[in-house]
Amino acid sequence: MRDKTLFNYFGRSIKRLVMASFVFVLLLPIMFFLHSLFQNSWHQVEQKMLEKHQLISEALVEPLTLFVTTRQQSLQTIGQELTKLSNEVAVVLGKEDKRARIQYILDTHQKSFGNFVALSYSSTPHSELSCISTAPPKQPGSNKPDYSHLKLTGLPAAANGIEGQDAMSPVFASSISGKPVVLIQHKILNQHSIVDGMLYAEISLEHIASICSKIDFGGRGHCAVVDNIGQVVAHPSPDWVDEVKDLSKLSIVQKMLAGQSGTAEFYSPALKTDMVAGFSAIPKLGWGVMIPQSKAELTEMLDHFRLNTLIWLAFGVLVALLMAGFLTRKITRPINRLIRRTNLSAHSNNTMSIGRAPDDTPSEIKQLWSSFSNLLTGLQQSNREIKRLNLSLQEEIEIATTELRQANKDLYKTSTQDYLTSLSNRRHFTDHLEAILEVNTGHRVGIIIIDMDNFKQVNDLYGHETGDIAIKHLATILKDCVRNVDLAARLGGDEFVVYINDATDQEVTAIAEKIRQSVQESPLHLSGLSLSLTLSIGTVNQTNEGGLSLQTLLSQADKAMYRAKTSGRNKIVSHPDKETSPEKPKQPQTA
Ligand SMILES: Nc1nc2c(ncn2[C@@H]2O[C@H](COP(=O)(O)OP(=O)(O)OP(=O)(O)O)[C@@H](O)[C@H]2O)c(=O)[nH]1
Repeated sequence: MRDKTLFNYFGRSIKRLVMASFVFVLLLPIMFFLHSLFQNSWHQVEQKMLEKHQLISEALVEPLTLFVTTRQQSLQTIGQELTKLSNEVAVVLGKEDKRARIQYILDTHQKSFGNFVALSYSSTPHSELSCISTAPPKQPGSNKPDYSHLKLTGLPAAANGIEGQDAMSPVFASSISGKPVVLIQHKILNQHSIVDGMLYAEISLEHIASICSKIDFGGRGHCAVVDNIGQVVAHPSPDWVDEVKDLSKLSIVQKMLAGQSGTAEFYSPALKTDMVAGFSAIPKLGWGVMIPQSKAELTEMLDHFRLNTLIWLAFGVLVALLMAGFLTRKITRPINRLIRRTNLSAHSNNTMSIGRAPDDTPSEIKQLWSSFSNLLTGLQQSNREIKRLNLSLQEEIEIATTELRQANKDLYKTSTQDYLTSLSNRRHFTDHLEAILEVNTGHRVGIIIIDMDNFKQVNDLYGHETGDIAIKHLATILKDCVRNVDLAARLGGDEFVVYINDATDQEVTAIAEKIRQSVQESPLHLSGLSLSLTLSIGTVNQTNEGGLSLQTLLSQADKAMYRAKTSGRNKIVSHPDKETSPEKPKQPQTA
C-alpha cells in the first residue's frame, strides 16, 4: 500500500518521475558499491597491504642470508689459510711462531674484511682461545671473550664449504664492543678432515640494522629481525636491540621460528596495540624477518579511503542530480509552456492560437505541440460553429417556445372558455366548482342558473346571428354583474350559470336580481331593431359542510329556474321555493 502511494507520488509529475528515475538508477549501483566498500574492502585492503608487507619481508630474506653467508665465506678463506699454515708449521715452526703467524693472519683479515668485531682462534674445539684480533685492537691484559656458554646452531655450508663446518650463535652482547653480535664458528679441518682448530667471528649487526632502518613507513610501519630463539636482531627501538629483547612469546615470532611465512595479526605488549604484519622465515639462518604495522593505522587509511570515496560519490550524485534537474527542465519547461498557452487560449474565448514551439524544444514535444495546436485550432473552429448554431438554435427555441406558449394558452382557452362569449365553459365551471367544494368547506356556495326566455323565437324571428349577438350581450352583462370572487359560465345554448362565493341568500338573490334587471333594462339595439330580453333565474345557496354535490346544486338551481319559467318567466326562484318576481313577465319584443 505504501509502495503504491510512493509510486503514485512520483507518478504525478514528469519532473518527479525523471528525478526519481535518476536517483533510483544511481542509487542501485551506489548501494551495491557501498555495500562492497563497507563489507569487503577492509578485508581486501588489509590482505593487500599485508601481502605487500610479506613481499618486503620475503625480499629481505636473501640479503640477510647473504649477510651471514658472505661472512661465512670470509671465515672459510681465513680457515683455508690457517689449514695451510697448520700443514706447513707442523714440520717447520715451533708453537710460539705458529701462534704469531695465526695472530698475523687474523689481524690481516680483521683489517681487510673489517666485518668482524672480533676474530679468534683456538687450537681445539673446547680449548681456550689462543689468538684474538679485535677492532679496535684489544687492550693487553683484558679478558678474552668466553663463547663456551653460547648455544650454537649449525649453518648450511657456504660456497665450497663442507656441511657441518659452520655454526652460529643467537644474538648476545659482545664482551668486546658491548654491542649485540652473533658469533659464527668455523671449524678448521686438516687434510684428513679432522678438526684442527676453531675459528670464531663476532659479527656486528649494525649492517642489518641499517638495512632494516630503511624500511620505515606510515606511523609505526617498520622492519624487525629475530634470531633463531626469538631475540631481537634488528628493530627500530635501540633499547630492544641493546638489551637483546626476547620476542619469542609473540605468536608471530613463534610462527617464524617454526619456519612459516605469511601474514598475521598480533598484539604487541610493548606498543600496547594490535599489529598486523607480513613475515618470512629465513630458513638458512633459522631467523625470521617481519614487517609489522599498527592495525589502527591501516583502519585510519581505510577510513580515509572510504571518506574520499564517499566525498567523490556524493559529488557524483550531486552532479547527477543537477544534470537530472537540467534534463527534466528541458522536458517539463516546454510542456508547462504548452499548458500555459493552452490555458490562455481557453481564457481568450477560443480566439488565441498557442503559436509555435520554441526552437530549443525536444523534437517529440515539438510534434506534440504541433498536433496540439492543430487539435486546438480545429476545436476552436468547432466551438465557434457550435456557438453560432447554439445562438440560432436558441432563437429558434425562443420562437418555438413563444408559439408553444401561445398555443398552450389558446388550447387552455379553448378547453376552458366558451368560444362565443369568452366566459368559462361547462367543463371548466364543473372542474372549478368541484375543486372548491372539496377544499372550501364551511363556506356558503351559491349557484345561479340563467336561461333566456323564448330565445328560440329570437333565432326564428331575427336569425341565428342575432341570437348569437343576444347570447354575447347577456354574457357581457353577466361579467359586469358578478364579483371577482364569483365565476360566470355558459352551460350551452341560452343557458348560463354563476357561482357565488360565500354569500348570504340575500346577497345571492341580489346578484341574480341585478342580472335579471340589467338584461331587462338593456334592450339589444340592432340596425333599427330594439330587442328586449328577459331571463328566468333559479338560485340555490347552501353551506358546504363537506360532501356537497355540485350535481345536486345544479339540479336544485335548474329546477328552481324551471319553476321560474313555468310560473311566468322573467323572475327569480330560489331553492327551496322562494320566488322573486318584480314585475309581469314579458315576451321578447322589438321596439
Ligand atoms: N343563435 C343561437 N341559437 C342557439 C344556440 N344554441 C341553441 N340555440 C337555440 O336556442 C333555442 C333554445 O330554445 P329553448 O331554450 O329550448 O326554448 P325557448 O324558446 O328559449 O323557450 P323557453 O326556454 O321555454 O323560454 C333553440 O332554438 C336552439 O336552437 C346558439 O349558439 N346560437
